[in-house]
Amino acid sequence: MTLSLNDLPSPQAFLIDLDGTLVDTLGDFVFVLNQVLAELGQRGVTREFVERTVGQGSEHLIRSTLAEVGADAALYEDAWARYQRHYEAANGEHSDVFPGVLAGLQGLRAKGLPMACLTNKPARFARELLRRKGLDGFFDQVFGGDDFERKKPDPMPLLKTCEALGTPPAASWMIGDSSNDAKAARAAGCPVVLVRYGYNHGEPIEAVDADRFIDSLEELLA
Ligand SMILES: O=C(O)COP(=O)(O)O
Ligand SMILES: [Mg+2]
Repeated sequence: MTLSLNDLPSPQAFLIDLDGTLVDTLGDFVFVLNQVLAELGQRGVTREFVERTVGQGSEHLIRSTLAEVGADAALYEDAWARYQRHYEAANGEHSDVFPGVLAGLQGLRAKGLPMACLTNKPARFARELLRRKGLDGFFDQVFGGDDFERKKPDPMPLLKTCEALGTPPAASWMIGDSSNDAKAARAAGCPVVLVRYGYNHGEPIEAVDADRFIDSLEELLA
């Protein structure tokens, strides 16, 4: 059942996903992956491929990319090292903050509730991207895919983030763009709101079990 925002437990904290929710980072992923593939003498990947593959962390993205272009899986270590080097340099250059994000974050911050950014992206890339996009000041905590033993859709990152913020999961809202965020939130007992404009592994977002769907973070201020 889809509840209206008003039917959800009043928020005591917001846990907000990064890629596909705060920042449209597909351009960075495509640019960096294709740099790596060119160096390895492989053909490139499309934006559509990246859109349906991103969201489960960089290791998954690189393994899937090598499989997509028919490259030897043994190239993984080399590809991962190159990817990290290129991503660090390009981070944010081919990415844009989604419309409504800045005003949404400003409004949420004004409510005085703790906020965390919780992504499967490696933590150092996430922190640097937020800084480069001027979004770092909004978050009390930023956790990445390598900060905990398991990544979303496992509930662990959400539970650990709630612990760090000192808020109960049942009143800590997860805001994301994919079934990964929703599954993790359900398993952690967090309310979950999904944006319609993100990636969701190439599947229709409204088919995902979530409490609410929004077109802009500003709708959270209603
Ligand atoms: O898979 C990634 O690198 C990031 O994905 P997320 O920010 O949507 O969690
Ligand atoms: Mg996402």
